[in-house]
Amino acid sequence: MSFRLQPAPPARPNRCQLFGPGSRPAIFQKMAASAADVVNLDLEDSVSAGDKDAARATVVEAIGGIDWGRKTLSVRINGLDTPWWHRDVVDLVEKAGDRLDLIMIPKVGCAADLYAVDALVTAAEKAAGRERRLGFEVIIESAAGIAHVEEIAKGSPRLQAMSLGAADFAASMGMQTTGIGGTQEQYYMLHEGTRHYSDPWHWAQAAIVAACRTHGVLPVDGPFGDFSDDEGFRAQARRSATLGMVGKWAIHPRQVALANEVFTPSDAAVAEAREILAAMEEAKARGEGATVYKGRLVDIASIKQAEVIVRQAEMIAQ
Ligand SMILES: CC(C)(COP(=O)(O)OP(=O)(O)OC[C@H]1O[C@@H](n2cnc3c(N)ncnc32)[C@H](O)[C@@H]1OP(=O)(O)O)[C@@H](O)C(=O)NCCC(=O)NCCSC(=O)C[C@H](O)C(=O)O
Ligand SMILES: [Mg+2]
Repeated sequence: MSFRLQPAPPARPNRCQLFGPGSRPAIFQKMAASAADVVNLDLEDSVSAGDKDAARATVVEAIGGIDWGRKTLSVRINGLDTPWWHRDVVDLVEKAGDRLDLIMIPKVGCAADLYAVDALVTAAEKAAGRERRLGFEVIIESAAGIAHVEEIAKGSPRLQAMSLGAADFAASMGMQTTGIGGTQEQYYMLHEGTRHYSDPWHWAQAAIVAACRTHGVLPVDGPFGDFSDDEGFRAQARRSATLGMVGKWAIHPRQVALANEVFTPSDAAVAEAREILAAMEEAKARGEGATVYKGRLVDIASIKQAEVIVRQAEMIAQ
């Protein structure tokens, strides 16, 4: 480990973030009753320009008016290039009450974007006498966002989570696709006449995970647009989990169980992790730093790997 220790991210489950348009209050109760760890009420791209003011008022009322249980409750505000975001922030801080946990800032392109929202939130919190400090989450969904991902990850002490927004990201990067996440037909290697599909989202996800892990932020995979494709969702989510992401968005309720399934360590994985820890305890008692478990090397690094899985399982069980 470097002299500078890796900070722990917020200790809360974030396996699934269920989104719903702020202009569609008929689904709010269903979102609250879902099995998602996080609910995101959206004021941004799922709300048309003419509905922005009404949606904001609806969301403000629903935050205090609905029993959201133990969920992390987040509202996605409009982007900093719009005329709506400052009113979103001020109304949420002044009128929504203390139940709101997070503000999600979309299309963040540099650390100064976070600085600007932090300054406004801080002033509004002081003016309103709000006792609970709001947290932030951001979406990396532009060329600038991914180019500046590390400075963004350390951009505000309020920052708790960072998601990859595949749709806007693809558009900003000029990618030739209208798909939101998942396999892209044209992205393959050809070997002896056979196509081997590759993952065009991989590099951005890996950059997000590294930035987040360096600065104690939760890395999250964003939307998978084709909500009729359960296996496609699972495959995307499994890649994200393997890379170190802690959860994934659901843009339809049927994706919630899929995300929870993938981002909850299986009983077998937890049992194996505990066995590795036990094997390493025995090795330590023998004065050894490495041993053999099921025919493979385990050593002190294996303890940290196993602890990741055990910690995830314990946090989810709480
Ligand atoms: C995608 C939808 C528009 C589909 O809605 P609908 O046509 O109503 O779906 P169904 O008829 O299949 O609904 C079945 C039942 O589930 C309820 N429902 C629907 N959606 C939700 C939801 N989000 N949460 C909870 N419950 C929901 C329906 O009411 C039905 O209930 P019942 O009648 O009792 O059986 C819709 O799902 C939707 O609006 N999804 C969210 C869209 C959204 O928020 N988009 C923004 C996030 S993605 C994004 O912004 C891209 C990103 O930024 C990037 O750049 O990548
Ligand atoms: Mg987007």
